[in-house]
Amino acid sequence: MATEPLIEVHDDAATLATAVAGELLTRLADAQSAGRVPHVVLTGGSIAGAIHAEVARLSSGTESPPVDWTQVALWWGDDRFVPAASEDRNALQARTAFIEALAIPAAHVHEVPSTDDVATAEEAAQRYADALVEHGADQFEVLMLGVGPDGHVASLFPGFEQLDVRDRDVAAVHDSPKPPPDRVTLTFAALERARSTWFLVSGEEKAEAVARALSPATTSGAETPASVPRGREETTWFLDRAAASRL
Ligand SMILES: O=C(O)[C@H](O)[C@@H](O)[C@H](O)[C@H](O)COP(=O)(O)O
Repeated sequence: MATEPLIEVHDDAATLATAVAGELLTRLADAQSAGRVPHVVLTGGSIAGAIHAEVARLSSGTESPPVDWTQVALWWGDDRFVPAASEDRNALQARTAFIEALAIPAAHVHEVPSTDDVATAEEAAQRYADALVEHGADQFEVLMLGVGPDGHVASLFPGFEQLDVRDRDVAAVHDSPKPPPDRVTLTFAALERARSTWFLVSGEEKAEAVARALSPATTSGAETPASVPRGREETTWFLDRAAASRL
């Protein structure tokens, strides 16, 4: 059952990042207590970077619930189809920010194939779709999504053909309006398989997209892709004051 969005507003990007990181640790610990190996979908972008740094910081302290990082599987909602060592890679950003520090086993870190692995974004998409099946990622514990000023999530951009893909979990993207141009993204078919879907948004330049995505009058996912994904048990928009300023 798709859930109605909840909205949580924090003072600024820093307090937002701390709150989301803390909530993530709680969810992972809870899932593990319930006997699940949580599959988490990470996102790229600036607020994601701040959250990842907070995950590393809070995990090294004693106040957060203990998470067994050998029993967490990581995925990405999208990545850029560039060399694995490129600073444009969302996976590299997360690896440097927390994955290496927490020694998460490589076998549980499911990066989107890069140009080092395959020749085309289409092949990367196919391989990523196969990996989802192979590793039993039929339900995500937490799906995190950044939102662009145009209302995109993952690499699902307004008006792009990938928005209509329903028969595949992963799609290649070319000519992305946000550089770099070649990308690989989960489709709405995969993004609807999360228990908890979290939108992570900071900054005034996102305020209009946030308002559009949350407006009951918005019926077109083609114009505002962020209006579409809903968690099965929970959908939460984590905003800072600036991003919430048009609500
Ligand atoms: O790879 C990407 O570019 C992202 O996954 C993308 O969907 C991002 O999350 C938003 O564009 C928000 O990014 P910012 O937080 O940097 O604005």
